[in-house]
Amino acid sequence: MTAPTATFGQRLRTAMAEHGPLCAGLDPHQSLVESWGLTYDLHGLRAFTGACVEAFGGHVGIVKPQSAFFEVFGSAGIAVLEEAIRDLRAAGTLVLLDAKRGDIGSTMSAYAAAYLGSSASAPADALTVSPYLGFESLRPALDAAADNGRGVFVLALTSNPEGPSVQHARHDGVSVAESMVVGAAAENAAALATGDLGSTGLVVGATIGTAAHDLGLDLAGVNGPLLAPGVGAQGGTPEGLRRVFGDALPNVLPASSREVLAAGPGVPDLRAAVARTNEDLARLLH
Ligand SMILES: O=C(O)c1cc(=O)[nH]c(=O)n1[C@@H]1O[C@H](COP(=O)(O)O)[C@@H](O)[C@H]1O
Repeated sequence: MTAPTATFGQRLRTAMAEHGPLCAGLDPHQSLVESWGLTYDLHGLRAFTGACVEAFGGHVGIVKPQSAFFEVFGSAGIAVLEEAIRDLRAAGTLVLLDAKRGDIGSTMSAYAAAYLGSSASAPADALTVSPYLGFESLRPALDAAADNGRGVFVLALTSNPEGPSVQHARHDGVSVAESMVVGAAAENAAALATGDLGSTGLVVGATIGTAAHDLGLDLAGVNGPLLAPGVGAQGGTPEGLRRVFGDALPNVLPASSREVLAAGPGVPDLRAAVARTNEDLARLLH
């Protein structure tokens, strides 16, 4: 498979300008699948995913399928995920696979090959990665992404209530979250020099209030995309994003899964939910 000619950061910037910043989550929760009148089995998973692909493909800048909801169904579920990744990308929509991979170097190399490598079976445009074995343990994923025009999103300040106990902890006076900010900024330095958005993003929850500010983090200085999950179902609001991100707002990808998906099963209703959210976000940004 040939690597895209533009970097992930460049392609994401273009997609955000064309469609708006919303990252639509593709999370086939049992309760959502059933609320669409589908059975929670492989047949229901296929129908749910197919409707999302039809609704979002070509209409949303970037879609984030959550791997766990497909893994639940074993290899047949993963085949549904791989088909969705291929179909969304064929429709011109970027795909951020949310699998939060993180391991020691040699194993991380295999994950990097599986999801970001030149021979990956259904490569996404970007992958969420977990840095809690140390930022540098992600090196194989960072390098594979750079070599193949793809991106990674490193967990920094997550939306769950347990996150701060690890992410706010300090070592030699530097918070764990700040070490992710510094690491990502270093990866994106070359893009900064050419005026491009970098391809190493961070995950910073829409629900964290003033934590980034309180920790003294320079999120704008990362020069990379900032995925902000938690809009909608977890209580994050477009207005609240300004408080969380300040001057880094133009690089933010607000992510919403359950709230957007609750508009289904109709494809026009899903598209309308996406358009509404993007309009709210556009008002916030201007
Ligand atoms: O990496 C993520 O996407 C993520 C990070 C985080 O800090 N919090 C978080 O909720 N997520 C993901 O965002 C999705 C939840 O979206 P909602 O249904 O909109 O709450 C799930 O796929 C989570 O795994």
